[in-house]
Amino acid sequence: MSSIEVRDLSKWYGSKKALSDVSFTVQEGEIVGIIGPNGAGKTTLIRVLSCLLKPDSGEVRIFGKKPCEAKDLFALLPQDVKAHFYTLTPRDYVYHYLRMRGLGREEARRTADDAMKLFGIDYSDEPMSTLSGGMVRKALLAMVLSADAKLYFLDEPTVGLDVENRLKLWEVLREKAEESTIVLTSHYLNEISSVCDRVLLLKGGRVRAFGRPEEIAREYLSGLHSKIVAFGGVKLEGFLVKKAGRNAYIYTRSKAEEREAVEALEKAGVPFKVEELTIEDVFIAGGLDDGDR
Ligand SMILES: Nc1ncnc2c1ncn2[C@@H]1O[C@H](COP(=O)(O)OP(=O)(O)OP(=O)(O)O)[C@@H](O)[C@H]1O
Repeated sequence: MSSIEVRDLSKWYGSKKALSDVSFTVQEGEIVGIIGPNGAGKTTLIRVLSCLLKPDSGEVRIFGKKPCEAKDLFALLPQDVKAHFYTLTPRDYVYHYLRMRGLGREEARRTADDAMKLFGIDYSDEPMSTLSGGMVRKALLAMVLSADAKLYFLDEPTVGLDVENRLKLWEVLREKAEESTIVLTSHYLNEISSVCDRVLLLKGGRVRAFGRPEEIAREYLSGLHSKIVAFGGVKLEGFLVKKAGRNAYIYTRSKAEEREAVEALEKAGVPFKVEELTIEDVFIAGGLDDGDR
């Protein structure tokens, strides 16, 4: 059975259409990343899938049920989740969350201990009020992922996490996916691509692509050959150049153009590196700007 089935889903906020005829299916055991620019509809989609919002039209099924009838089967980390009970500790949070989900005292205690270990939370008995934003975020992630759910919705789980904790999370998610399905949103496109089996690309509330990240990159960037990262300022006429802070990305359309750019950079004495095109380049190089695709 598929974990999620969405058919022709549309959602309005007043006169603003946030989701437009969205259709897709997620299979059990998949990790699916929802990506897209700010305002694309990612959070709205997660909220509809997890019974926080009702669709205006279309069908949503979670393991064959309506989202609000499938609440026991999934666990949700909302984008704006906060630790409101400041005197409670990370261990308390996980414990009470699991109790609310129906676990007995002993099992909840044991599972909370395991979650503290799994996420390397060495501040498990300190009140939330004394923790940094990233430490709280990690504790809340540990809380949601400690649930014995068949499906996890994680809206921007990596916000506020340092690189070491992000990598740890990706590792935990890959393990979790052996017996559950995971749907998450993130703006770390290259990281999300390495952890997700498929990505759903939204823009303007519409599904622009759904597939393996490298396939999407290939489809959207078919007119491009490579990307050269120039570590320093450089003036190149006739190339597709995107500034990236102190660096610049030069997108070449052919091997010959790549050679030309490399020669120019060598001549100018600017260090550089030729890289493969990734899904991040779909956003940077403007592959999504073709309006009605
Ligand atoms: N409560 C709301 N009331 C009115 N409009 C809303 C509301 N929430 C979202 N929207 C609008 O719906 C659209 C989709 O918003 P959504 O939050 O789903 O995007 P997103 O892809 O999650 O964005 P981000 O990457 O910035 O988090 C946007 O145009 C937004 O302005």
